Amino acid sequence: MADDYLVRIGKLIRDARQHRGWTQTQLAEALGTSQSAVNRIERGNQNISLEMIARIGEALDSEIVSLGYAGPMHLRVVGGRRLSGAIDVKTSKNACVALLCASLLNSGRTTLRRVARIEEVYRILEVLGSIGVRTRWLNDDGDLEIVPPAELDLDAMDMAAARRTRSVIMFLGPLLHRVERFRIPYAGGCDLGTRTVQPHMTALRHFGLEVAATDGMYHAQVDRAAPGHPIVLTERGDTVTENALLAAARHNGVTVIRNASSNYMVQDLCFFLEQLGVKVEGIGTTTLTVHGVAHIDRDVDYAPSEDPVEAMSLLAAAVVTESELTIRRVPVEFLEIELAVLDEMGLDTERTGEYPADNGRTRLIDLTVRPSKLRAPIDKIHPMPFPGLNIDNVPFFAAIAATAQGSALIHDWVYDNRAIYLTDLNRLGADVKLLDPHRLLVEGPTRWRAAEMMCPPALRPAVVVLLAMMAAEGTSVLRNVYVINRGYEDLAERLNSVGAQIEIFRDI
Ligand SMILES: CC(=O)N[C@H]1[C@@H](OP(=O)(O)OP(=O)(O)OC[C@H]2O[C@@H](n3ccc(=O)[nH]c3=O)[C@H](O)[C@@H]2O)O[C@H](CO)[C@@H](O)[C@@H]1O
Ligand SMILES: C=C(OP(=O)(O)O)C(=O)O
Repeated sequence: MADDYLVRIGKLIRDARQHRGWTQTQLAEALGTSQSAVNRIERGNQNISLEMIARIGEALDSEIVSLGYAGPMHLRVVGGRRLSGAIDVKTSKNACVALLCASLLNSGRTTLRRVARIEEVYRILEVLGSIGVRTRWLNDDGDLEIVPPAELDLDAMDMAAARRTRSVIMFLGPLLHRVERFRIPYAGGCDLGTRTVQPHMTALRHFGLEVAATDGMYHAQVDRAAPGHPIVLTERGDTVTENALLAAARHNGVTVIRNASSNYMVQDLCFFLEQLGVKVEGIGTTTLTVHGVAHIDRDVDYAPSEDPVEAMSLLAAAVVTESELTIRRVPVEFLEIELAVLDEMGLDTERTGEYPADNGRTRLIDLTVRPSKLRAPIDKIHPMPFPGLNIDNVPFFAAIAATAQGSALIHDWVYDNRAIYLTDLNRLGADVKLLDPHRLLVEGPTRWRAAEMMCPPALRPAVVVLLAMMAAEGTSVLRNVYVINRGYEDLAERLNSVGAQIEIFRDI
């Protein structure tokens, strides 16, 4: 954990230095130290005293950390700038959190490559750390080592961290093989309205898990059992499929899971389970047959694949800013419907041939997006479980439709409370009408205008607002962007690297 804090403090120092417009050498001179020491500090590779933090704060005229309270992060966006060049897609939040939970299946050392450094991952690392799992960043590339203890200290669980993420629900599957009683807090995450956990309970009951929900906690009790017949999931959800897989992985026998999600994070989890020695048949389909093993004790090394939702976000950034941008490492299989719809809307794109991701399985391409005259899609935009249009990609179509000629209907049937946040685009000049809690009518094209606003409390709508700000001439401010940092690593800096002008600031 100490390493984690050093990295975060290092990033704050780097942000403050860049904001001041200083080089590392200039900061080093002001501190009477070397450029290489500043470099190490900014990368989180050097222990740093409180006195040094105070001196850096003084030199940069910016309080780097305020003890006991880290002020929220905000973005100041100078919009109307074209993007250009190329940008890489990072690994996915959703696979990384599933794999972190899956590491609890293994008594050996798990190494995950190029893990996204995002708040959602940090929360799960905090929870893992609190129950005795040793985690360590190996380098600046995001390679992460996870070593579990012989016994987990579940009573010591960091409930505050656990409560901030929904992903902690995926502790249920692995933990039911390790202990007979435990508790985890109600699942958190984005404020998207009610999100059921019932399908998880129904699926895991086959393994003997009973859960009572009281006082904000799930109290789990395990009387281990073998699923006598195929488990039919009541929803084709991603995390519920993962939970069933995690439980099946250490059930010494064959488990059949029907109505399984075959989405990208589920596939990454299946590939990882195979490395743990668990055979999974039917990967990429809705019936998974898992040949579990009672004990897993292996040193494994796995590289999760790139995030299709981040790829979609970057693509949308290029569209709304009318830019030519190359997005590298796009997991194309998980973006096919989106690309087909955009093709129909008139988007000019060019794709390279396919090449494998580091997991050796997922197919990637580089995608160049060019400025295009878009027309609204004839049919409604609506998500479906994979291989449909990705549920998390729907909000990006609101921003894209706002740049197109004509009116587009967006039907976000999945979440009770997400479509409404997209009406925030109206404050930036869009014409978005909420027809009912799930349907939006977007009239384009839009002449975007700058605005100052709070970040919507939902990841994808928040990024959509940021993209619209990038398109709007003038200076916009987006306040309290924790929710964006939950799912995107260094988004502002990375967009700046292709021509955006986004400044990070905090009130301390
Ligand atoms: C950590 C992680 O991986 N999170 C993803 C995962 O969350 P997760 O798998 O937790 O998603 P939920 O279980 O909350 O499902 C999302 C919503 O879809 C509804 N639903 C889902 C499937 C279905 O067949 N019928 C149905 O109605 C659910 O009731 C819920 O309202 O999947 C969501 C949907 O892809 C994504 O937005 C999240 O980014
Ligand atoms: C809704 C999302 O994630 P989570 O399941 O982490 O809330 C998302 O990634 O858009």
